[in-house]
Amino acid sequence: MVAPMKGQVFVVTGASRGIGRGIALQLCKAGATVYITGRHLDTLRATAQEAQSLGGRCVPVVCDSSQESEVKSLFEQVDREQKGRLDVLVNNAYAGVQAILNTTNKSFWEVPASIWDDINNVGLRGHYLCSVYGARLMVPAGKGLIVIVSSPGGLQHMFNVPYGVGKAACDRLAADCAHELRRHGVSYVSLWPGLVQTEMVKEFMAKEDTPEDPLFKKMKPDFSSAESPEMSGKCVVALATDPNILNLSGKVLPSCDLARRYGLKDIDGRPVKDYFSLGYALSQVSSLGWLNSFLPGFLRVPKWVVTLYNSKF
Ligand SMILES: NC(=O)c1ccc[n+]([C@@H]2O[C@H](COP(=O)([O-])OP(=O)(O)OC[C@H]3O[C@@H](n4cnc5c(N)ncnc54)[C@H](O)[C@@H]3O)[C@@H](O)[C@H]2O)c1
Repeated sequence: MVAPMKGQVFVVTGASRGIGRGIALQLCKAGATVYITGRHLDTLRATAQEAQSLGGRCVPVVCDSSQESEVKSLFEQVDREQKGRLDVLVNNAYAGVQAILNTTNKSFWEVPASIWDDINNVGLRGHYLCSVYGARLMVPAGKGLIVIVSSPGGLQHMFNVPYGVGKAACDRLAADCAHELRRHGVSYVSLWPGLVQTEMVKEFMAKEDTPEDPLFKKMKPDFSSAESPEMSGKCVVALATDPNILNLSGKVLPSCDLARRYGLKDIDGRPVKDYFSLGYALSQVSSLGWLNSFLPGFLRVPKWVVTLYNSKF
């Protein structure tokens, strides 16, 4: 079996379930040594066991991303056990999904202000903490890659205000860290998965009282063709093995673009839904969605149009 990541050391935060778990599975399958984090050892151990059955080595580490002391101790452990080696850090931990699902269709002033911390304490501040301690291992080595798991919510309003602000900040974190890391040979990119069939999203879509929920109605047409959590893992493997990764540093990388760039398919052989296709874009912003079935898939919205559409000036 081919193991392109054998000997490489990864940290994936928040990997007991969801996208982090999918990334850990794909990395172990590619032969890597993967440190996975979360708050509960039992669920981490279950993921580690499954990941390791595919290949590589998976080390579960209890680490709450909101606690700097725990983040510091995680990277000290990697430093000690791997003799200073850290090839790739994936900033994925997220504590906000339930808060988002509980407050759909509410405006920001109608929900407790503490939702800001529910969403961004782990999902933004935690990523900054990990980036600081991760970079301290990568910079002396003169190489490395940091991937932050963000979302198209970084582009315009999605779900709620703290979500979109947090995602825009994740994208900016990648860009600004990349600026300072470039001269040290270290890359930092922002990964935008599409809608992903994680355990929590599946559970939400399967609930009996959900069909009346506006978020359910919005996600329903895309749910059956949504990405598997492992698809993000395939993207990370492709990025980690790209010899020209520094050229992409600082950029936002949608999974559908990476699928085209690296010729990736989802784990069951499905193509990755292209949410930059002209047909899909029309279906989201106007009543012209019916055109989707007539437009060829290769017609895409150019990124400069996306940039203009979201212009701040
Ligand atoms: N699910 C989607 O459709 C989707 C789409 C695009 C982007 N994303 C983004 O992907 C990221 C992961 O989302 P997900 O859907 O997999 O979420 P999830 O809730 O399914 O998984 C989050 C993971 O983070 C861990 N975690 C929670 N609090 C933690 C803490 N304090 N310290 C360490 N780990 C902690 C959880 O245990 C879990 O393993 C988020 O940034 C999300 O916005 C998700």
